[in-house]
Amino acid sequence: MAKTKKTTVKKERKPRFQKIKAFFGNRQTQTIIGAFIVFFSVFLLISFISYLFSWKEDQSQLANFADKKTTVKNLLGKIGAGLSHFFIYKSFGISSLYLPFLLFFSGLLIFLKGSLARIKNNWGWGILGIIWFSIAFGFLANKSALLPGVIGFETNHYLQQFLGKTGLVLALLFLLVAYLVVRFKITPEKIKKTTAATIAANKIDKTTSKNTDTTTVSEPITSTKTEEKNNLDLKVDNIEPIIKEEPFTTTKSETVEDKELELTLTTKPSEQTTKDETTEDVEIAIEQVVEEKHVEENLSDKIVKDFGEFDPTLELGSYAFPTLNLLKDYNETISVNQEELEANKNRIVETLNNYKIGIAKIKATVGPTVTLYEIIPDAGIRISKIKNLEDDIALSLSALGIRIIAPIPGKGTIGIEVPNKKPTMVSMKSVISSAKFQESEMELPIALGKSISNETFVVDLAKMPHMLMAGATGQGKSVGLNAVLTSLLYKKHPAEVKFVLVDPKKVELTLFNHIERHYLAKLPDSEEAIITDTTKVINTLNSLCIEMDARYDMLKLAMVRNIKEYNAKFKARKLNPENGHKFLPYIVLVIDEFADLIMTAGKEVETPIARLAQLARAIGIHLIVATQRPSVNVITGIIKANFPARAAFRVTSKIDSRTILDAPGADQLIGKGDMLYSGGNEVIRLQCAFVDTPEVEKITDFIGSQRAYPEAHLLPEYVGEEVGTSLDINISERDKLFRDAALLIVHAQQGSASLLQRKLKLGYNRAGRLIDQLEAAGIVGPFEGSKARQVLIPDEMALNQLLDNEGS
Ligand SMILES: Nc1ncnc2c1ncn2[C@@H]1O[C@H](COP(=O)(O)OP(=O)(O)OP(=O)(O)O)[C@@H](O)[C@H]1O
Repeated sequence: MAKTKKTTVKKERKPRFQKIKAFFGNRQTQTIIGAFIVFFSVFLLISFISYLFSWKEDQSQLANFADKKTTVKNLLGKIGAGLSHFFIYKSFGISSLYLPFLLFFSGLLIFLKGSLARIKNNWGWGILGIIWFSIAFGFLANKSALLPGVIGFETNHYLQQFLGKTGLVLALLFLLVAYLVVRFKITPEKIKKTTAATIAANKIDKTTSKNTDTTTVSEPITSTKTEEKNNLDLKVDNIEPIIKEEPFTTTKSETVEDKELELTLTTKPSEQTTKDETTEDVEIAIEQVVEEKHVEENLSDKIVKDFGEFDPTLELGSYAFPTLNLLKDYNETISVNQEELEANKNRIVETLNNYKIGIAKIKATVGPTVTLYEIIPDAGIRISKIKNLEDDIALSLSALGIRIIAPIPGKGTIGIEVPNKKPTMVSMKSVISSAKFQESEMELPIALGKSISNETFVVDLAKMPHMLMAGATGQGKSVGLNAVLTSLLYKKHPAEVKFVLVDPKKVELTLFNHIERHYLAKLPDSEEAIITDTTKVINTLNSLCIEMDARYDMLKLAMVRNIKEYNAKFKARKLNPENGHKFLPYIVLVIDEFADLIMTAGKEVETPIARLAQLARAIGIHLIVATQRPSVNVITGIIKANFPARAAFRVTSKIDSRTILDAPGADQLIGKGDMLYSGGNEVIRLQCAFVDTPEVEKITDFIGSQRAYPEAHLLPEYVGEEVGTSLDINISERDKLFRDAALLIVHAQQGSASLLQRKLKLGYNRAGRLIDQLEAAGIVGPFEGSKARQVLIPDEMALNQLLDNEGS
């Protein structure tokens, strides 16, 4: 109903031009015109052919065209003879024979609702071809009247006057070559391929050696089963021009589409036409509506069709990923030492038997550093009993690093991990080259190492979404961080990921300076991209918070929920860069020695890190925080809660292990990259991949030597407090009780918040703020974990002096 209303309104207002447009846009009109052209082309072809045989006789009759008495020999009568005479004799000669073909295919395309562009294209090229042949015949057969036609003959004559015979031949040949190159995209390489393919095809099928080009090409395609792929590819390339030349193949596919379209369109209009003869226009209007909708829906698709999807890597299009040979081979093949296995098994069985624990079955899996013995105890044995025997088993095996997993989740067995006497190193090369890593479809794949069953362990940092790494000094943390960064370098283009590196030790991550302009992000005003200074860390973290907020705004504007959807939409050109949209690279923030940072900057780093950890997952900022000391004042509850992925290298105490993993075990590792990884619930033992400093250097040199962006990726500017006063809280903003608190602290010579809480009867937060202000004023020293802060002012007099100086 609504539709008919709409159409009547349209009908009244339709101007003349629109009426004409609507008339030709009508499918019925188009079908009739198409059919007419097809039949007319056949008419023309027959008359042309007939004219070739009867032109001499008919020519004289044409002078008396209107005379009833005159007859012509042309099969299609006077009109046939007249048209043929006009096109063949007076115009382009025998080349005009191509005209009926052009008409036929155009008519067919209109009939089947093919694309207008194709028709235009065919005519453009067709007419050029006709003119060329007509001139060429004028040159080669200028004695014949029929071959070149008047236009060919005259043009040839005219051109010869200017270019001479040789010049004309050269010009014609040049035009021929240009035509072939532009129309059929024929290049010397293609010709080479074609000849190579033909030779290959001839070899394959000796019996059809005398066939035409097309058959030699099509035959081998059917016999693909036995032949090499390479040859085939060549052949497919090879027939490309042939396909283009014959519109049959293309029109076929279009007819299928058109038929589908027609089905949806014709159902309603056809009903209407039978009901009411005057509803022809309604039919037109409906078709217009459909067409408009079609255009609207596919606007971005159209841009994608014209320009392709947005490719963020295009700016560094020539960038080459690091090659595998930059990594070192450590010849790591796990050798199963049968004797060792047997001995360990016997000892386990013996020890358990001593405690009256019978074993039904035992199975060993040899990993790179440890062997897992899986035990199925006799029925009725309590698991806790075996777990309690951990130390006894360790003693009987006289080995460090025994870990008992009772039961192994999802297996119903009890696992005893026993270190191998000769551990095998897991090289970075072996994990990077593994199919699991290479073929992974993850957003930010990280090959951490190998599991106990010697499988490469690959995790997605984007899914983690943040990782906490802990381990005592010298246990493999820095190597672990390098393994993480190396994995990303091998998988991600510089346009897709950026690193923000914080290295208070100043030496661990220096090598990554080489790839500053490829992969690193930094603050606009900083010289070095790798951050070693506490104040800069604070500014960078706050800047990342600004970036996070800005990205959330962009996501909101784009009406998507996360960076993956956002980038997909941007690539599909559905987001306009003029509205501030841009491709968003992932940002990976790596902080080494987090404890050191917390010690020196306290809350100032904790707050932005907690914010980032809580919110940044959806917008592609991921944190990797490494620390030597996983104590509770470093890894606070809020940080821990937002870092579900934890990697623990060997730590010194059970408490540390609990802090990092919420489970014991990390204290029993054997070091050198032996680690436990917890992705949320299950704890997995891994051997971290080893990547040495020279290897990292080679990789960063390889990347660094390539063309780079003009500068490192710039983070938004953050105007923080200046160096030295970063902790400074404005004097005017100080608490009213600041002076009292300062006096109290100086008298007691003990910088603790709880003292202030007790003596001044304050809440925890206010006392904490006061301590921060006292620290900023230089009255107490920095936070020192569980110890009270050092008081830097010896007595009241010195305090008064300090505060008076401050005031002036
Ligand atoms: N995955 C590994 N495989 C084999 N050996 C390793 C592995 N990881 C570390 N090692 C060995 O341990 C040494 C110390 O490693 P690394 O420098 O990573 O320790 P760290 O925990 O970072 O120490 P620190 O905290 O003092 O920097 C390395 O030089 C190497 O010999």
